[in-house]
Amino acid sequence: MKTLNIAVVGYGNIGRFAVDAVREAPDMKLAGVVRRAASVKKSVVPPELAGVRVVSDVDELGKVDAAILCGPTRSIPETAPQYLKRGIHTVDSFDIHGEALWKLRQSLDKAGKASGCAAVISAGWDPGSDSMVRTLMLAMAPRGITYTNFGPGMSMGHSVCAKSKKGVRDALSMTIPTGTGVHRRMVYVELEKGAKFAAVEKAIKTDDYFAKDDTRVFQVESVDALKDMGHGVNMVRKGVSGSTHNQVLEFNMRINNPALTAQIMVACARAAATRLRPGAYTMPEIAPMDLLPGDRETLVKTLV
Ligand SMILES: NC(=O)C1=CN([C@@H]2O[C@H](COP(=O)(O)OP(=O)(O)OC[C@H]3O[C@@H](n4cnc5c(N)ncnc54)[C@H](OP(=O)(O)O)[C@@H]3O)[C@@H](O)[C@H]2O)C=CC1
Ligand SMILES: N[C@@H](CCCC(=O)C(=O)O)C(=O)O
Repeated sequence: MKTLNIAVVGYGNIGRFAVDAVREAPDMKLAGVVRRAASVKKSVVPPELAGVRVVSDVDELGKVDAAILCGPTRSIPETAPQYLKRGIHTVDSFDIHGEALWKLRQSLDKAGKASGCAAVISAGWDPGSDSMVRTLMLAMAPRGITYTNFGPGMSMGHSVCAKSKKGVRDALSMTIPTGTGVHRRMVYVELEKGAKFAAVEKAIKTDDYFAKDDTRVFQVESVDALKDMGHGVNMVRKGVSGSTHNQVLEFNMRINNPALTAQIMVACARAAATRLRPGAYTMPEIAPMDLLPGDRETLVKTLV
């Protein structure tokens, strides 16, 4: 089995768990961690990164097969092409569904084909593995309705978005399921000195991440005191197979959000570096076995 050299880009919640998942993978080696220059400059290296190369430019790491991009979703359209043009396969967990996701796939498809690389986009659990489950459910019961009910739990994407607003020191966005795929967003913010709560509240509620949902924003003394990165999903489809009604399909999980997201990204890095032709892919476009290490014939004998 070839050993893949993997770079983890961005050392936040997902980045930390990506380092862990790469270290545990039988076919991967951690080439290093790429951080923003300001984060590299800070003299304190986290103890778990002792002996790991931490750089601000991926070129300093030598040969890298794939980069796991763990920065904020909104940084991905700008970051991913920089890796693809260097001949490095990419994986991101871009989580703005719909048109924005499709546009990212279009642009990275071009960039990947130009440099002979694969880019797996929106590889987390939603979008990501849930998208694969929704696809499978649709094949199993082509007519019907699927409800994706999240949580309750911490949405990393919504928390990152709230944290990016001017005057916010830290933020936690909890996703509360209210049934039939509808959610309430409970957002807890810790403010910088002098920041105006009303302005922060407006900036959050009008952002595309929140604008379509019932969003309630609360000022708190300490976000850390509230934080729990557990999350989960309940997906239900009730539909029709052939002309037979009442087929009920269900998928449930309760998870540590960044640990699962990172593990899925690592599996997609394997597919990008060993199986996929140049271009951009979302997870339902990838054969599930391409996510696994090991030889195809053995997997067919043992898994199918
Ligand atoms: N598809 C899915 O299912 C999921 C997707 N996600 C996505 O993962 C993204 C990352 O989440 P999470 O790890 O919690 O985020 P964090 O804020 O904890 O980490 C992001 C890291 O990216 C780096 N970074 C690069 N550019 C910026 C910037 N402009 N502002 C701030 N940080 C920057 C920083 O690392 P450094 O200082 O080392 O450079 C930072 O620590 C989310 O935006 C979310 O959309 C998350 C969970 C599930
Ligand atoms: N993209 C989410 C994971 C899926 C859950 C979700 O979309 C939500 O809680 O709103 C996240 O960033 O945590």
